[in-house]
Amino acid sequence: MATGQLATQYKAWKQLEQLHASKASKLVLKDLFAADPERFNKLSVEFKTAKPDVSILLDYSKNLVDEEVLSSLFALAREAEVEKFRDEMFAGQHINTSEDRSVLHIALRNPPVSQGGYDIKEEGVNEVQGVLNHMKEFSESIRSGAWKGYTGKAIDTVVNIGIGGSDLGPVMVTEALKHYSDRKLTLHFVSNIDGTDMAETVRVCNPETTLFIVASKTFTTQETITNAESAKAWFLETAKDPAHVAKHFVALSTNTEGVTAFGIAEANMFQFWDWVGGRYSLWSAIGLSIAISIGFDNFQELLNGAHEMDQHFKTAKLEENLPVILALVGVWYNDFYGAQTQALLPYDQYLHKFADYFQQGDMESNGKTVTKDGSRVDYQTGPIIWGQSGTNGQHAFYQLIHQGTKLIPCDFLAPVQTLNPIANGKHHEILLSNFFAQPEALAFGKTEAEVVKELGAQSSNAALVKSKIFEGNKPTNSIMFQKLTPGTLGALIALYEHKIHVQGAIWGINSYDQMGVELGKVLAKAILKQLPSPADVTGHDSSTTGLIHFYQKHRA
Ligand SMILES: O=P(O)(O)OC[C@H]1O[C@H](O)[C@@H](O)[C@@H](O)[C@@H]1O
Repeated sequence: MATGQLATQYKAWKQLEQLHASKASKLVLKDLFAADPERFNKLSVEFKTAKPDVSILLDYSKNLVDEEVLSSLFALAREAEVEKFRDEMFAGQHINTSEDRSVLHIALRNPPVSQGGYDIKEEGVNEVQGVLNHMKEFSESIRSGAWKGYTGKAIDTVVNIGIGGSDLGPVMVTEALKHYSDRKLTLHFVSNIDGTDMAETVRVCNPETTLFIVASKTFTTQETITNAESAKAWFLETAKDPAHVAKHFVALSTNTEGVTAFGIAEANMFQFWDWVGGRYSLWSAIGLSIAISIGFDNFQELLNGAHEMDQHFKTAKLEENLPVILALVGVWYNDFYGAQTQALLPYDQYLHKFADYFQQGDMESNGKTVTKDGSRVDYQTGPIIWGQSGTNGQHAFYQLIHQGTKLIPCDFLAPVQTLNPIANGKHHEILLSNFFAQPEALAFGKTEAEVVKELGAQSSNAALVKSKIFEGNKPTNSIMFQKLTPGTLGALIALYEHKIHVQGAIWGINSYDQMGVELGKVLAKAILKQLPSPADVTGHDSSTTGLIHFYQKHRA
């Protein structure tokens, strides 16, 4: 089992430090491309499946790397035993050491050996297909209108109540695959404890035709349970009889007791298991709202696409392995160039929640300061993930990427084919011309001489000339996929999941726990009890006490 060694101890890490010191200033994209006309061919790799629609090209040639840097990065992956650690995950070993759990979201996309998939001995793995069958049957009955509400009407509105991993995946995927929904059902997602979220949602719902999906792995999350209770109260205001709850509330959880205590019958519960991490759970029962939205066959395609990427990750050699390549170039900037962030920029409106989703996926996984054996790291771990869909981002924050003082590695993603070729494909060609132009501009910039030439007579204004120079040499990955199908999306998500896994392995951290979300929760619970009276407010610093007292004084 990977022990959690400090990454700085690796020979290859030291080599990379030296390489950065000796040649970072010489890694100039303009020169690297001029010196090697084959650079694109050498530094791009295609992921293909039997389905022509499900294929991904990764062009990583516009990175500040040469052969020497790349071979040291791959040496680092080998020294950190990335392959061994990957195989341990696929074998069901307890790589989530702090919680002593296996990490088996990969088994959800290829159910275990008794059902034709992986040979993993872990409680629950033999039930994966059974839950999928339940999801199929249930989602079909909602979609067909066979499932009736308490007054005999079909369901036309679905409200998923969940937060974090029990919200972000379903939100991102239902948005991304909206094209595949028949749009007969309206979907809402309530996550925030702020009563506004629930109030504004139920305002447009009819209790007779609304289904609430209570999604919570633990079924103890304060926000979700409170929201679910409020939804139930709202429902019962009209429905009156608690027996009607069974037709309007289902639960997705690992906690049968919690679900039944809430008043949802076990028959209306969709099970998953503690070896599915919250932020890796959209493939499990947590994906029920996705199956309802796009139909079970499309949900299955999503799983299949992810499985194809799992197979690629498992079998492709490191030098051709997309998740490994993305991870290694990310480590190069994060740990040797001091880059703090990583932008995800999909040129596909359907992917407008992709960066939000991987904010949790990446930052909750790799936002750690101690290695698996408890040593404090002496290097940077997970990057800040951010971004939004192109071209909107161009008109918002790209200025800073192009001409600001920070180094921001960017992943650009785009489909070859659009799902909406309106105006004879004109929109898509404009979109893609931007997708091609931005990485080019970031890489090659604009020199002073070019600006002077362009400005003509005005070039005597030196300050104006300086303001129009683009230094360039900003690194990017370009990812082109054939078309945003369910399978492609599954593969793309799995690509980034495995990237996170590889980086976590190199940094020696546990990517699969999330202790950092606990402290705030505990403090909030203690403060909640003190809110009724100023006399109860004890044990805080003057700022926190002052703020609570201010609230108590001014509340109505
Ligand atoms: O599904 P649950 O149990 O309600 O947890 C919701 C979220 O809670 C916390 O923020 C973390 O543990 C997340 O990883 C999790 O996704």
